[in-house]
Amino acid sequence: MVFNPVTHVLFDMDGLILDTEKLYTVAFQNIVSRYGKEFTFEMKLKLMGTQAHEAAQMLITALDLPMTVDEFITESKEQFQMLFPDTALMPGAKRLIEHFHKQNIPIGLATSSSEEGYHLKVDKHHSDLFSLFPHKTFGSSDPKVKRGKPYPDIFLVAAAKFPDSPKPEQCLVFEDAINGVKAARAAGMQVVMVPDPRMDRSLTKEATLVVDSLEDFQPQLFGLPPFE
Ligand SMILES: O=c1[nH]cc([C@@H]2O[C@H](COP(=O)(O)O)[C@@H](O)[C@H]2O)c(=O)[nH]1
Ligand SMILES: [Mg+2]
Repeated sequence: MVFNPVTHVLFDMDGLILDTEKLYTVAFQNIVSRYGKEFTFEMKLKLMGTQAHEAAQMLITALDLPMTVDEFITESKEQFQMLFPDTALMPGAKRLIEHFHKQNIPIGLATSSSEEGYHLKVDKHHSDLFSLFPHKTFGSSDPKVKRGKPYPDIFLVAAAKFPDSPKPEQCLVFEDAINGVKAARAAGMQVVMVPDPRMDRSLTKEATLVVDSLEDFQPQLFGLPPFE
């Protein structure tokens, strides 16, 4: 397959760089268990990549939870404080980010997490790696990001932060979520998807390229410098 060469790269965070998706599953299941409900994988796929208040509303509606959005968010923050600080990296993420940094490829972070959530996940173990991102966009707390993924807003806001204002077609996005892939495509960007292995492959079709792990990604496919 032939892909178009790019010059700039945007990274999602949860489930792509950090192994936080399984922690979201634990946190949300802990909350809904009290009402005898189940946070299924099918439901999770719809929530992944959305902004925190959107995810809360979707879950409350889908499971008919007797809670307000604010109550759900307050409870989820309590869960996150317990679960997020010791999160691990996904395979290949550190190697790829450090490679782009070393090769002077402009990189940015485009996460639907809030800035507060970002610090919970990163500050204890991963601040050195994330310091390699000169700019970061936090979809759940940045007023410039009007709509969550699957809308393109976050990737357009993140791309506009590069000093040389690249066109969307110059940007390559890395994503794990269906909503994130749709958002990147809607922004006019190519997107490499690293899906949860449980995901049905029919749900990955909109991605430009699907890889099992970031360890398998070959930068030269998109005109970027190869690993030595
Ligand atoms: O099980 C879940 N996964 C993910 C999310 C949402 O998706 C975001 C992570 O998306 P991304 O990987 O695009 O940053 C989280 O901040 C959260 O808002 C969620 O609610 N529930
Ligand atoms: Mg993600």
